[in-house]
Amino acid sequence: MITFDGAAKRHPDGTTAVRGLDLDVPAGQITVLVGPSGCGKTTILRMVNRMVEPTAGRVLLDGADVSALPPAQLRRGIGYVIQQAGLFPHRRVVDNVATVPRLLGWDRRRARARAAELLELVGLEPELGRRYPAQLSGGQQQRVGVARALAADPPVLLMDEPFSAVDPLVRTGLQEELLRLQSELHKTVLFVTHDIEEAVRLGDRVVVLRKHGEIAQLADPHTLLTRPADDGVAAFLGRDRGLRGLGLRPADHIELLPVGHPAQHDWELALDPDGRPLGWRGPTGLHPAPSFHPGRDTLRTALDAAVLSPTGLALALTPDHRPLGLATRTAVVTALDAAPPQAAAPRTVEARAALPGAVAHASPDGGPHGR
Ligand SMILES: Nc1ncnc2c1ncn2[C@@H]1O[C@H](COP(=O)(O)OP(=O)(O)OP(=O)(O)O)[C@@H](O)[C@H]1O
Repeated sequence: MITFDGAAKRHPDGTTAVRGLDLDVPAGQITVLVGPSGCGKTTILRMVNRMVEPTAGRVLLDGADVSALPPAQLRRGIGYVIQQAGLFPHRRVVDNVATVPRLLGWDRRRARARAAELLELVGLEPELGRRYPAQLSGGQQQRVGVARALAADPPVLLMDEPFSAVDPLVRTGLQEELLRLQSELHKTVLFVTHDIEEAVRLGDRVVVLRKHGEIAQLADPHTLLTRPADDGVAAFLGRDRGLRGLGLRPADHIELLPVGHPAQHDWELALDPDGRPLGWRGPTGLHPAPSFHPGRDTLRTALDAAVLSPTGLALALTPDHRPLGLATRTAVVTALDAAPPQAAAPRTVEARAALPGAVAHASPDGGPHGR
């Protein structure tokens, strides 16, 4: 656990970067610091590895004051990932990743073997290890940055806007990858971003900061989106936070209508010989049937499917892509109240896979609902 105990930073020119932060960062979780530019996020992060020394208060790592540890020793237990990866341009990728193991005195062979293992862990082809950083895409470079930070298997990972220099699609992929890694590695992660979308996606807990590193709210993503502490936090979260909240809840507990229900009106669900949907057949021909997987997708995906469907009905599918039932838009939104608060959306690939496939809510009266 990382503890900020009244940690403050005042620069010699009189600028107060952080006024006095009290915060516990629990072990094994992702804690995200989010807030406007200049609110002190990077300063807070760097107080942990002593790249910034507090001018008042303390930072403790598992109860030990970091100021008592020699920086080099401290940093061996702390991975650090920054924007644009910060790789050494003249070293091959594999040697970039092997940097810390080499510093720890490992021989070249063992360090390279470890580097190869890590490149695989972050989803990079082994051949890329022979290239130089400039020969990789931005997203690949970020993966190398993560691999390098993980090389010595540090319990703590500091990540400072690590994905902000890549395009949105690559960024989503990297976020997924981080969640997958975290589900295996359970590091204590302190992650800085100015992007609230990224914060609610990645954080087990999100710390919304305002000027001088003051905490405006500390909450899990769902609570943050549904119950912002004040108007300032609500404004920072943006206008469509309700919709984004749908994106944090699993698409289960939706009351489904059976296929063939009168709500389909003149539309018929066309199936292939294997019983998999081909689309909605209506007066104007065959149209796509937007669908969702109850155990895998979020309520936002289900609502999107219902909005885009020519019938206004989202098609719920079993894990093997067979029709399970139909969800009206109202049923999707109603499920937001039905979903228990602890049933956060599946946040990792593994968690998704582990969830039962067809878990739509069955009504107690055995009515026309999915099973
Ligand atoms: N060396 C310095 N001397 C004076 N002021 C500084 C110094 N370094 C940072 N600051 C100020 O401290 C405040 C916090 O900076 P910090 O980099 O922690 O903010 P941030 O939230 O990470 O910002 P951003 O999102 O823009 O990266 C800012 O007002 C900044 O101008």
